[in-house]
Amino acid sequence: MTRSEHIQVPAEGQKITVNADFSLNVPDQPIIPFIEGDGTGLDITPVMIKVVDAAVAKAYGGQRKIHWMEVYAGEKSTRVYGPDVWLPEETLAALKEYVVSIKGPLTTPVGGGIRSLNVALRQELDLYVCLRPVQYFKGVPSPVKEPEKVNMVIFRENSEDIYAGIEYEAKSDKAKKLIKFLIDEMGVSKIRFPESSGIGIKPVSIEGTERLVRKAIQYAIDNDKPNVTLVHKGNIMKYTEGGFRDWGYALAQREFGAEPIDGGPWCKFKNPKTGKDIVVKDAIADAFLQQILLRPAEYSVIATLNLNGDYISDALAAQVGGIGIAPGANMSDSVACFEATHGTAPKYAGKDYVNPGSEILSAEMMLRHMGWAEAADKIIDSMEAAIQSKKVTYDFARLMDGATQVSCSGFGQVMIDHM
Ligand SMILES: NC(=O)C1=CN([C@@H]2O[C@H](COP(=O)(O)OP(=O)(O)OC[C@H]3O[C@@H](n4cnc5c(N)ncnc54)[C@H](OP(=O)(O)O)[C@@H]3O)[C@@H](O)[C@H]2O)C=CC1
Ligand SMILES: O=C(O)CCC(=O)C(=O)O
Ligand SMILES: [Mg+2]
Repeated sequence: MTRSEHIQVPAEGQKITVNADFSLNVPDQPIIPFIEGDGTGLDITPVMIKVVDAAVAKAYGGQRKIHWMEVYAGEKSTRVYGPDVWLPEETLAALKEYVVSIKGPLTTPVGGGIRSLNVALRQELDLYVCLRPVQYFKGVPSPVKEPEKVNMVIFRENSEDIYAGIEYEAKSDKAKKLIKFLIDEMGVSKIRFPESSGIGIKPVSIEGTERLVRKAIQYAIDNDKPNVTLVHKGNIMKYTEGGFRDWGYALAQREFGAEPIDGGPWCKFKNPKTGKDIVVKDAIADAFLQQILLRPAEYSVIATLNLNGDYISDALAAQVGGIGIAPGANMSDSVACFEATHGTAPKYAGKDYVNPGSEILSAEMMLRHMGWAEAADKIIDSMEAAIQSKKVTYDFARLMDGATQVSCSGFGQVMIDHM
Protein backbone atom coordinates (compact mmCIF):
# COMPACT_ATOMS: atom_id res chain seq x y z
CA MET A 1 0.00 0.00 0.00
CA THR A 2 1.35 3.39 -0.90
CA ARG A 3 0.24 5.33 2.16
CA SER A 4 -1.80 4.48 5.17
CA GLU A 5 -3.03 6.51 8.09
CA HIS A 6 -3.64 3.76 10.64
CA ILE A 7 -3.14 0.47 8.85
CA GLN A 8 0.13 -1.22 9.80
CA VAL A 9 1.30 -3.13 6.76
CA PRO A 10 3.14 -6.29 7.92
CA ALA A 11 6.90 -6.13 7.38
CA GLU A 12 6.83 -9.52 5.68
CA GLY A 13 4.47 -11.10 3.17
CA GLN A 14 3.21 -10.19 -0.31
CA LYS A 15 -0.03 -9.23 -1.96
CA ILE A 16 -2.30 -11.70 -3.69
CA THR A 17 -2.82 -10.51 -7.27
CA VAL A 18 -5.42 -11.23 -9.95
CA ASN A 19 -4.77 -12.28 -13.57
CA ALA A 20 -6.76 -11.06 -16.55
CA ASP A 21 -8.86 -14.25 -16.45
CA PHE A 22 -9.60 -13.56 -12.74
CA SER A 23 -7.45 -16.44 -11.50
CA LEU A 24 -5.34 -15.62 -8.44
CA ASN A 25 -1.58 -15.52 -7.88
CA VAL A 26 -1.24 -16.52 -4.25
CA PRO A 27 2.25 -16.19 -2.76
CA ASP A 28 3.32 -18.62 -0.03
CA GLN A 29 3.23 -15.76 2.49
CA PRO A 30 0.21 -13.64 1.55
CA ILE A 31 -0.90 -10.55 3.45
CA ILE A 32 -4.59 -10.92 4.33
CA PRO A 33 -6.55 -7.93 5.67
CA PHE A 34 -9.10 -8.62 8.39
CA ILE A 35 -11.78 -6.55 10.12
CA GLU A 36 -12.25 -7.66 13.73
CA GLY A 37 -15.96 -6.73 13.80
CA ASP A 38 -18.27 -5.32 16.46
CA GLY A 39 -19.92 -7.18 19.35
CA THR A 40 -18.90 -10.83 19.31
CA GLY A 41 -16.47 -10.06 16.46
CA LEU A 42 -14.11 -9.31 19.32
CA ASP A 43 -14.46 -12.90 20.53
CA ILE A 44 -14.57 -14.89 17.30
CA THR A 45 -12.01 -13.13 15.10
CA PRO A 46 -8.91 -13.89 17.23
CA VAL A 47 -10.08 -17.52 17.51
CA MET A 48 -10.54 -17.73 13.74
CA ILE A 49 -6.99 -16.42 13.21
CA LYS A 50 -5.52 -18.90 15.69
CA VAL A 51 -7.32 -21.86 14.12
CA VAL A 52 -6.39 -20.81 10.57
CA ASP A 53 -2.73 -20.31 11.52
CA ALA A 54 -2.68 -23.76 13.10
CA ALA A 55 -4.30 -25.37 10.05
CA VAL A 56 -1.86 -23.68 7.66
CA ALA A 57 1.13 -24.64 9.82
CA LYS A 58 -0.06 -28.27 10.03
CA ALA A 59 -0.78 -28.47 6.32
CA TYR A 60 2.41 -26.83 5.00
CA GLY A 61 4.93 -27.20 7.83
CA GLY A 62 6.06 -23.57 7.80
CA GLN A 63 6.40 -23.26 4.01
CA ARG A 64 3.20 -21.22 3.88
CA LYS A 65 2.04 -18.60 6.36
CA ILE A 66 -0.57 -15.84 6.41
CA HIS A 67 0.53 -12.37 7.47
CA TRP A 68 -2.61 -10.80 8.94
CA MET A 69 -3.16 -7.07 8.49
CA GLU A 70 -5.82 -5.42 10.63
CA VAL A 71 -8.02 -2.88 8.83
CA TYR A 72 -10.81 -1.02 10.54
CA ALA A 73 -14.58 -0.63 10.21
CA GLY A 74 -17.46 -0.11 12.62
CA GLU A 75 -17.05 0.86 16.25
CA LYS A 76 -13.32 0.14 16.34
CA SER A 77 -12.83 2.45 13.35
CA THR A 78 -14.51 5.29 15.24
CA ARG A 79 -12.02 4.76 18.06
CA VAL A 80 -9.02 4.64 15.73
CA TYR A 81 -9.98 7.31 13.14
CA GLY A 82 -12.43 9.56 14.98
CA PRO A 83 -16.06 9.58 16.07
CA ASP A 84 -17.75 9.71 12.65
CA VAL A 85 -15.45 7.50 10.62
CA TRP A 86 -17.20 4.14 10.34
CA LEU A 87 -15.77 2.83 7.09
CA PRO A 88 -12.50 4.57 6.21
CA GLU A 89 -11.44 5.00 2.60
CA GLU A 90 -8.16 3.22 3.30
CA THR A 91 -10.05 0.16 4.55
CA LEU A 92 -11.95 -0.06 1.26
CA ALA A 93 -8.71 0.56 -0.66
CA ALA A 94 -6.91 -2.20 1.26
CA LEU A 95 -9.69 -4.76 0.77
CA LYS A 96 -9.53 -4.06 -2.96
CA GLU A 97 -5.75 -3.94 -3.24
CA TYR A 98 -5.10 -7.12 -1.26
CA VAL A 99 -7.88 -8.98 -3.14
CA VAL A 100 -8.79 -11.56 -0.45
CA SER A 101 -9.94 -10.57 3.05
CA ILE A 102 -12.14 -11.63 5.95
CA LYS A 103 -14.36 -9.66 8.30
CA GLY A 104 -16.24 -10.07 11.55
CA PRO A 105 -19.84 -8.85 11.86
CA LEU A 106 -20.66 -5.14 12.05
CA THR A 107 -23.58 -3.61 13.95
CA THR A 108 -26.38 -1.75 12.16
CA PRO A 109 -28.86 0.13 14.35
CA VAL A 110 -32.58 -0.45 13.69
CA GLY A 111 -34.61 2.56 12.53
CA GLY A 112 -32.36 5.63 12.58
CA GLY A 113 -28.59 5.91 12.82
CA ILE A 114 -25.98 4.83 10.31
CA ARG A 115 -26.86 2.67 7.34
CA SER A 116 -25.38 -0.80 7.19
CA LEU A 117 -21.59 -0.84 6.87
CA ASN A 118 -21.81 -4.42 5.66
CA VAL A 119 -24.05 -3.38 2.81
CA ALA A 120 -21.89 -0.29 2.11
CA LEU A 121 -18.78 -2.42 1.87
CA ARG A 122 -20.46 -4.85 -0.55
CA GLN A 123 -21.75 -1.99 -2.69
CA GLU A 124 -18.53 0.06 -2.66
CA LEU A 125 -16.47 -2.94 -3.79
CA ASP A 126 -19.30 -4.24 -6.02
CA LEU A 127 -19.14 -7.64 -4.29
CA TYR A 128 -22.27 -8.69 -6.11
CA VAL A 129 -22.41 -12.34 -5.07
CA CYS A 130 -23.17 -13.28 -1.49
CA LEU A 131 -22.28 -16.97 -1.46
CA ARG A 132 -23.57 -18.97 1.49
CA PRO A 133 -23.20 -22.76 1.46
CA VAL A 134 -25.42 -24.64 3.90
CA GLN A 135 -24.47 -28.19 4.75
CA TYR A 136 -24.87 -30.51 7.67
CA PHE A 137 -22.05 -31.60 9.97
CA LYS A 138 -22.62 -35.02 11.51
CA GLY A 139 -23.52 -34.80 15.18
CA VAL A 140 -24.78 -31.20 15.15
CA PRO A 141 -28.13 -30.93 16.94
CA SER A 142 -30.85 -29.86 14.51
CA PRO A 143 -34.57 -29.08 14.89
CA VAL A 144 -35.42 -31.19 11.82
CA LYS A 145 -35.56 -34.97 11.43
CA GLU A 146 -33.22 -35.33 8.48
CA PRO A 147 -30.82 -32.40 8.47
CA GLU A 148 -28.38 -34.36 6.30
CA LYS A 149 -30.78 -33.80 3.38
CA VAL A 150 -29.95 -30.09 3.44
CA ASN A 151 -27.08 -29.43 1.05
CA MET A 152 -27.68 -26.09 -0.62
CA VAL A 153 -25.61 -23.19 -1.82
CA ILE A 154 -27.23 -19.77 -1.77
CA PHE A 155 -26.29 -17.18 -4.38
CA ARG A 156 -27.79 -14.01 -2.96
CA GLU A 157 -27.69 -10.89 -5.14
CA ASN A 158 -25.67 -8.46 -3.05
CA SER A 159 -25.74 -5.08 -4.79
CA GLU A 160 -29.33 -3.99 -5.37
CA ASP A 161 -32.96 -4.59 -4.26
CA ILE A 162 -34.19 -2.60 -1.25
CA TYR A 163 -30.63 -2.74 0.13
CA ALA A 164 -29.83 0.15 -2.23
CA GLY A 165 -31.05 2.23 0.72
CA ILE A 166 -33.32 4.52 -1.30
CA GLU A 167 -35.94 5.22 1.32
CA TYR A 168 -37.42 8.27 2.95
CA GLU A 169 -38.73 8.79 6.44
CA ALA A 170 -42.48 9.28 6.94
CA LYS A 171 -43.48 12.97 6.84
CA SER A 172 -40.02 14.12 5.65
CA ASP A 173 -39.88 16.62 2.79
CA LYS A 174 -38.42 14.00 0.49
CA ALA A 175 -41.10 11.42 1.29
CA LYS A 176 -43.79 14.04 0.72
CA LYS A 177 -42.20 15.10 -2.58
CA LEU A 178 -41.89 11.53 -3.85
CA ILE A 179 -45.42 10.57 -2.81
CA LYS A 180 -46.78 13.72 -4.47
CA PHE A 181 -44.86 12.84 -7.65
CA LEU A 182 -46.22 9.29 -7.61
CA ILE A 183 -49.80 10.51 -7.15
CA ASP A 184 -49.72 13.54 -9.45
CA GLU A 185 -47.39 12.37 -12.21
CA MET A 186 -47.64 8.59 -12.14
CA GLY A 187 -51.34 8.13 -11.41
CA VAL A 188 -50.69 6.13 -8.23
CA SER A 189 -53.85 5.80 -6.16
CA LYS A 190 -53.04 2.90 -3.85
CA ILE A 191 -50.87 4.43 -1.16
CA ARG A 192 -53.22 3.77 1.72
CA PHE A 193 -52.00 6.53 4.06
CA PRO A 194 -50.05 9.01 1.90
CA GLU A 195 -49.64 11.59 4.68
CA SER A 196 -47.84 9.21 7.01
CA SER A 197 -46.03 6.70 4.79
CA GLY A 198 -42.32 6.13 4.84
CA ILE A 199 -41.37 5.12 1.33
CA GLY A 200 -38.69 2.87 -0.19
CA ILE A 201 -37.59 2.02 -3.72
CA LYS A 202 -36.52 -1.42 -4.92
CA PRO A 203 -34.24 -1.36 -7.95
CA VAL A 204 -33.66 -4.74 -9.64
CA SER A 205 -31.84 -4.71 -12.97
CA ILE A 206 -31.29 -7.04 -15.90
CA GLU A 207 -27.49 -6.70 -15.55
CA GLY A 208 -27.57 -7.31 -11.79
CA THR A 209 -29.77 -10.36 -12.19
CA GLU A 210 -27.82 -11.82 -15.09
CA ARG A 211 -24.40 -11.59 -13.48
CA LEU A 212 -25.71 -13.29 -10.32
CA VAL A 213 -27.65 -16.04 -12.10
CA ARG A 214 -24.69 -16.66 -14.44
CA LYS A 215 -22.45 -17.30 -11.40
CA ALA A 216 -25.03 -19.62 -9.84
CA ILE A 217 -25.41 -21.70 -13.01
CA GLN A 218 -21.65 -21.83 -13.54
CA TYR A 219 -21.28 -23.03 -9.94
CA ALA A 220 -23.79 -25.83 -10.63
CA ILE A 221 -21.74 -26.85 -13.68
CA ASP A 222 -18.38 -26.75 -11.88
CA ASN A 223 -19.65 -28.58 -8.80
CA ASP A 224 -21.87 -31.19 -10.49
CA LYS A 225 -25.13 -29.91 -8.97
CA PRO A 226 -28.49 -31.16 -10.32
CA ASN A 227 -30.52 -27.96 -10.20
CA VAL A 228 -30.61 -24.18 -9.83
CA THR A 229 -33.74 -22.60 -8.31
CA LEU A 230 -34.60 -18.94 -8.90
CA VAL A 231 -36.38 -17.81 -5.73
CA HIS A 232 -38.54 -14.70 -6.06
CA LYS A 233 -41.84 -13.08 -5.15
CA GLY A 234 -42.65 -12.29 -8.76
CA ASN A 235 -46.38 -12.87 -8.43
CA ILE A 236 -46.61 -9.71 -6.32
CA MET A 237 -43.57 -7.67 -7.44
CA LYS A 238 -43.88 -8.33 -11.12
CA TYR A 239 -41.26 -6.03 -12.57
CA THR A 240 -38.56 -6.53 -9.94
CA GLU A 241 -38.83 -10.06 -8.54
CA GLY A 242 -40.79 -11.26 -11.57
CA GLY A 243 -38.15 -9.66 -13.78
CA PHE A 244 -35.47 -11.56 -11.85
CA ARG A 245 -37.20 -14.84 -12.66
CA ASP A 246 -37.78 -14.06 -16.35
CA TRP A 247 -34.27 -12.69 -16.93
CA GLY A 248 -32.81 -15.68 -15.10
CA TYR A 249 -34.64 -18.18 -17.31
CA ALA A 250 -33.77 -16.20 -20.44
CA LEU A 251 -30.09 -16.24 -19.49
CA ALA A 252 -30.16 -20.00 -18.84
CA GLN A 253 -31.57 -20.54 -22.34
CA ARG A 254 -29.42 -17.98 -24.16
CA GLU A 255 -26.03 -18.61 -22.53
CA PHE A 256 -26.25 -22.22 -21.35
CA GLY A 257 -28.51 -23.68 -24.05
CA ALA A 258 -31.28 -24.69 -21.62
CA GLU A 259 -34.46 -26.02 -23.30
CA PRO A 260 -37.95 -25.61 -21.80
CA ILE A 261 -39.36 -28.71 -20.03
CA ASP A 262 -43.01 -29.43 -21.03
CA GLY A 263 -43.42 -25.97 -22.50
CA GLY A 264 -41.60 -24.20 -19.63
CA PRO A 265 -40.90 -22.15 -17.66
CA TRP A 266 -38.65 -24.81 -16.06
CA CYS A 267 -35.82 -25.69 -18.39
CA LYS A 268 -32.78 -27.94 -18.49
CA PHE A 269 -29.44 -28.40 -20.18
CA LYS A 270 -26.62 -30.94 -20.11
CA ASN A 271 -23.72 -30.14 -17.84
CA PRO A 272 -20.85 -29.82 -20.36
CA LYS A 273 -18.44 -31.32 -17.81
CA THR A 274 -20.45 -34.39 -16.75
CA GLY A 275 -23.19 -34.87 -19.37
CA LYS A 276 -25.80 -34.88 -16.58
CA ASP A 277 -28.96 -32.75 -16.68
CA ILE A 278 -29.05 -29.47 -14.80
CA VAL A 279 -32.63 -28.27 -14.24
CA VAL A 280 -33.26 -24.55 -13.89
CA LYS A 281 -36.51 -24.01 -12.00
CA ASP A 282 -38.15 -21.32 -9.89
CA ALA A 283 -40.09 -21.05 -6.66
CA ILE A 284 -42.12 -18.28 -5.09
CA ALA A 285 -40.37 -17.29 -1.88
CA ASP A 286 -43.12 -18.10 0.64
CA ALA A 287 -43.72 -21.56 -0.81
CA PHE A 288 -39.96 -22.08 -1.02
CA LEU A 289 -39.56 -21.52 2.72
CA GLN A 290 -41.89 -24.42 3.48
CA GLN A 291 -40.43 -26.61 0.73
CA ILE A 292 -36.92 -26.38 2.16
CA LEU A 293 -38.26 -27.74 5.42
CA LEU A 294 -40.38 -30.48 3.87
CA ARG A 295 -38.40 -31.45 0.75
CA PRO A 296 -34.86 -30.07 1.14
CA ALA A 297 -33.26 -32.75 -1.02
CA GLU A 298 -34.96 -31.27 -4.11
CA TYR A 299 -32.94 -28.05 -3.95
CA SER A 300 -29.22 -27.60 -4.48
CA VAL A 301 -28.18 -24.19 -5.89
CA ILE A 302 -30.39 -21.22 -5.01
CA ALA A 303 -30.21 -17.91 -6.91
CA THR A 304 -32.21 -15.14 -5.31
CA LEU A 305 -32.58 -11.44 -4.63
CA ASN A 306 -30.94 -9.60 -1.78
CA LEU A 307 -33.74 -9.57 0.83
CA ASN A 308 -34.97 -13.09 0.10
CA GLY A 309 -31.37 -14.30 0.34
CA ASP A 310 -30.98 -12.68 3.73
CA TYR A 311 -34.06 -14.47 5.13
CA ILE A 312 -33.29 -17.79 3.44
CA SER A 313 -29.69 -17.79 4.77
CA ASP A 314 -30.73 -17.71 8.43
CA ALA A 315 -33.68 -20.08 7.92
CA LEU A 316 -31.55 -22.71 6.19
CA ALA A 317 -28.74 -22.27 8.70
CA ALA A 318 -31.23 -23.12 11.46
CA GLN A 319 -32.09 -26.40 9.74
CA VAL A 320 -28.50 -27.60 10.05
CA GLY A 321 -27.99 -26.42 13.62
CA GLY A 322 -28.06 -22.63 13.64
CA ILE A 323 -26.05 -19.63 12.58
CA GLY A 324 -23.13 -20.67 14.77
CA ILE A 325 -21.76 -22.62 11.79
CA ALA A 326 -23.05 -20.65 8.80
CA PRO A 327 -20.21 -19.30 6.65
CA GLY A 328 -20.23 -16.97 3.67
CA ALA A 329 -18.38 -14.88 1.13
CA ASN A 330 -19.01 -11.60 -0.66
CA MET A 331 -17.45 -11.71 -4.10
CA SER A 332 -16.92 -9.74 -7.27
CA ASP A 333 -15.10 -11.26 -10.23
CA SER A 334 -11.77 -10.36 -8.63
CA VAL A 335 -12.19 -9.31 -4.97
CA ALA A 336 -13.54 -11.52 -2.17
CA CYS A 337 -14.35 -10.66 1.44
CA PHE A 338 -15.38 -13.61 3.59
CA GLU A 339 -17.77 -13.27 6.54
CA ALA A 340 -20.16 -15.26 8.71
CA THR A 341 -23.92 -15.20 8.07
CA HIS A 342 -24.70 -14.12 11.63
CA GLY A 343 -24.43 -10.67 13.17
CA THR A 344 -22.80 -9.20 16.26
CA ALA A 345 -25.04 -10.95 18.85
CA PRO A 346 -24.49 -8.01 21.24
CA LYS A 347 -25.79 -9.73 24.38
CA TYR A 348 -22.84 -12.14 24.21
CA ALA A 349 -20.16 -9.61 23.23
CA GLY A 350 -16.84 -9.90 25.06
CA LYS A 351 -17.92 -12.99 27.03
CA ASP A 352 -15.81 -15.56 25.13
CA TYR A 353 -19.05 -17.47 24.75
CA VAL A 354 -20.40 -17.76 21.20
CA ASN A 355 -19.61 -20.31 18.53
CA PRO A 356 -16.66 -19.18 16.39
CA GLY A 357 -17.61 -21.85 13.81
CA SER A 358 -19.20 -19.54 11.22
CA GLU A 359 -16.19 -17.29 10.97
CA ILE A 360 -13.79 -20.25 11.00
CA LEU A 361 -15.77 -21.91 8.19
CA SER A 362 -15.75 -18.59 6.31
CA ALA A 363 -11.97 -18.73 6.60
CA GLU A 364 -12.11 -22.30 5.32
CA MET A 365 -13.92 -21.01 2.22
CA MET A 366 -11.22 -18.34 1.93
CA LEU A 367 -8.41 -20.91 2.05
CA ARG A 368 -10.13 -23.00 -0.63
CA HIS A 369 -10.63 -19.87 -2.76
CA MET A 370 -6.85 -19.27 -2.44
CA GLY A 371 -6.14 -22.82 -3.57
CA TRP A 372 -4.94 -23.88 -0.11
CA ALA A 373 -7.16 -26.96 -0.05
CA GLU A 374 -4.97 -28.94 2.36
CA ALA A 375 -5.36 -26.28 5.07
CA ALA A 376 -9.08 -25.97 4.31
CA ASP A 377 -9.45 -29.75 4.71
CA LYS A 378 -7.71 -29.56 8.10
CA ILE A 379 -10.36 -27.08 9.22
CA ILE A 380 -13.27 -29.23 8.05
CA ASP A 381 -11.77 -32.40 9.57
CA SER A 382 -11.02 -30.76 12.91
CA MET A 383 -14.47 -29.10 13.02
CA GLU A 384 -16.07 -32.53 12.48
CA ALA A 385 -13.84 -34.10 15.11
CA ALA A 386 -14.57 -31.33 17.63
CA ILE A 387 -18.33 -31.76 17.14
CA GLN A 388 -18.02 -35.56 17.44
CA SER A 389 -16.10 -35.10 20.71
CA LYS A 390 -19.13 -33.17 22.01
CA LYS A 391 -16.95 -30.36 23.37
CA VAL A 392 -19.01 -27.55 21.91
CA THR A 393 -20.19 -24.00 22.57
CA TYR A 394 -23.49 -23.17 24.29
CA ASP A 395 -25.60 -23.21 21.11
CA PHE A 396 -24.88 -26.87 20.43
CA ALA A 397 -24.42 -27.90 24.07
CA ARG A 398 -27.96 -26.85 24.98
CA LEU A 399 -29.39 -29.27 22.40
CA MET A 400 -26.88 -32.14 22.59
CA ASP A 401 -27.05 -35.06 25.01
CA GLY A 402 -23.86 -35.58 27.00
CA ALA A 403 -22.11 -32.47 25.72
CA THR A 404 -19.39 -30.55 27.56
CA GLN A 405 -19.88 -26.84 27.06
CA VAL A 406 -16.71 -24.97 26.15
CA SER A 407 -16.04 -21.29 25.54
CA CYS A 408 -15.52 -19.62 22.17
CA SER A 409 -11.73 -19.80 22.51
CA GLY A 410 -12.10 -23.24 24.08
CA PHE A 411 -13.82 -24.54 20.96
CA GLY A 412 -11.00 -23.14 18.82
CA GLN A 413 -8.54 -25.03 21.02
CA VAL A 414 -10.55 -28.25 20.71
CA MET A 415 -10.32 -27.88 16.93
CA ILE A 416 -6.56 -27.30 17.09
CA ASP A 417 -6.13 -30.31 19.38
CA HIS A 418 -7.82 -32.44 16.70
CA MET A 419 -5.63 -31.27 13.81
N1 LIG B 1 -22.79 -9.42 8.16
C1 LIG B 1 -22.96 -8.78 9.29
O1 LIG B 1 -22.06 -8.12 9.79
C2 LIG B 1 -24.28 -8.88 9.97
C3 LIG B 1 -24.59 -7.94 10.92
N2 LIG B 1 -25.77 -8.03 11.59
C4 LIG B 1 -26.02 -7.03 12.64
O2 LIG B 1 -25.81 -7.64 13.91
C5 LIG B 1 -26.59 -6.99 14.90
C6 LIG B 1 -27.34 -8.01 15.75
O3 LIG B 1 -28.30 -8.66 14.93
P1 LIG B 1 -29.28 -9.81 15.42
O4 LIG B 1 -30.53 -9.66 14.67
O5 LIG B 1 -29.27 -9.88 16.90
O6 LIG B 1 -28.64 -11.14 14.82
P2 LIG B 1 -27.37 -11.98 15.24
O7 LIG B 1 -27.07 -12.88 14.12
O8 LIG B 1 -26.28 -11.11 15.72
O9 LIG B 1 -27.87 -12.81 16.52
C7 LIG B 1 -29.11 -13.47 16.57
C8 LIG B 1 -29.01 -14.74 17.39
O10 LIG B 1 -28.28 -15.71 16.65
C9 LIG B 1 -27.51 -16.51 17.49
N3 LIG B 1 -26.07 -16.29 17.19
C10 LIG B 1 -25.51 -15.23 16.56
N4 LIG B 1 -24.20 -15.39 16.46
C11 LIG B 1 -23.91 -16.60 17.01
C12 LIG B 1 -22.71 -17.34 17.21
N5 LIG B 1 -21.53 -16.88 16.80
N6 LIG B 1 -22.81 -18.53 17.83
C13 LIG B 1 -23.99 -19.02 18.22
N7 LIG B 1 -25.14 -18.37 18.07
C14 LIG B 1 -25.11 -17.17 17.46
C15 LIG B 1 -27.85 -16.07 18.92
O11 LIG B 1 -28.96 -16.87 19.29
P3 LIG B 1 -29.43 -17.21 20.79
O12 LIG B 1 -30.04 -15.94 21.33
O13 LIG B 1 -30.44 -18.28 20.58
O14 LIG B 1 -28.25 -17.65 21.58
C16 LIG B 1 -28.23 -14.62 18.69
O15 LIG B 1 -29.01 -14.09 19.72
C17 LIG B 1 -27.52 -6.04 14.14
O16 LIG B 1 -26.99 -4.75 14.25
C18 LIG B 1 -27.44 -6.51 12.71
O17 LIG B 1 -27.68 -5.48 11.80
C19 LIG B 1 -26.67 -9.04 11.36
C20 LIG B 1 -26.39 -9.99 10.43
C21 LIG B 1 -25.19 -9.96 9.62
O1 LIG C 1 -25.84 -5.32 7.51
C1 LIG C 1 -26.43 -5.78 8.48
O2 LIG C 1 -26.38 -5.27 9.60
C2 LIG C 1 -27.23 -7.04 8.33
C3 LIG C 1 -26.80 -7.85 7.15
C4 LIG C 1 -27.35 -9.19 7.14
O3 LIG C 1 -28.23 -9.57 7.88
C5 LIG C 1 -26.78 -10.15 6.22
O4 LIG C 1 -26.02 -9.79 5.33
O5 LIG C 1 -27.12 -11.33 6.32
MG1 LIG D 1 -28.76 -11.62 7.57
